[in-house]
Amino acid sequence: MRRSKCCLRIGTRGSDLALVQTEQVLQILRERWPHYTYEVVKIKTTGDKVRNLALPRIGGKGLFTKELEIALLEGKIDLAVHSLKDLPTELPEELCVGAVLPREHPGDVLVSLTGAGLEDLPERARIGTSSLRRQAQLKAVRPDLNFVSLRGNVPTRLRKLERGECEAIVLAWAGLKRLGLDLTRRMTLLSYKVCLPAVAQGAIGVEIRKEDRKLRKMLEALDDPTTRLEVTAERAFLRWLGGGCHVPIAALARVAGTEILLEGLVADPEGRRIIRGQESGPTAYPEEVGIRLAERLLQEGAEELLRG
Ligand SMILES: NCc1[nH]cc(CCC(=O)O)c1CC(=O)O
Repeated sequence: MRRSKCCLRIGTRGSDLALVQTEQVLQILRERWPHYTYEVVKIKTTGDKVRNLALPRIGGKGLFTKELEIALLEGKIDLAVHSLKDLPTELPEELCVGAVLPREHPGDVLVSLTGAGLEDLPERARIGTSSLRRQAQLKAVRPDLNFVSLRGNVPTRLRKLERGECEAIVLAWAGLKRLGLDLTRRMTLLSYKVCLPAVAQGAIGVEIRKEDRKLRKMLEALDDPTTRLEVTAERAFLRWLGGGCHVPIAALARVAGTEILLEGLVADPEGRRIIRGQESGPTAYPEEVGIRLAERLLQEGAEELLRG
């Protein structure tokens, strides 16, 4: 199916957060290329359809992105907007990340009805999250905590908290911010020492076909260089570890001048072992920094955690 000359079809999931993120991309495109028309195409992904199972049970990568990539490959859409943390580090050969938008604060927040921080939560409090990364790191600090699987989009998870299904939930700050949910009195930002973010958390990625040269050129204007460097190092780290969704992996890169600093960890889901380290290197070689840290952590015990 060929697109008409000046219409761009933008694929997105149908969740509130995905639509807000897509609107963010659209706003920039409309400002830069007002003579184009834009069509938003909502696409249901496996992760949207299978909502009653914890993600590791569904397994596989690209639960929230595969159908969007198929639509790109079939020419049904021209761009796919993703939360970059949901996009697998290995893309189909014909596709690429054409732009990453300026990153929101990548941290995780603890949301509770009382605003209690992690240290204030009652003994054996129930924490709602399906993320093994969040579970492992919080258990390392509070081994008494209980974790209840919490699927669904951000508003759904907040409703489960309000219904008393748990004492607190953990969400990405970026999702709350983009949805305009001001939970100031009910949330505490978790320090990176306590909870290192998911790879590329807080970043929005726009995926396109590599052959679409004109669109690749257009998207250069949307691409944020600092975010691009950070997520490139973080995604190289994750790719080199070969981690699936069954092993908690976290990483965060920061650019300081001409240096990129990367911190990363691999943990066991119970938080009893956390292999953690840092690497730095020139911003000219962000992938190498990610690979170097992955290699080091593998040798320091992460290999055992990953291969089970
Ligand atoms: N599939 C979950 C998902 N994917 C992206 C975000 C938050 C937005 C981001 O990280 O950019 C979330 C929700 C969460 O982790 O709280």
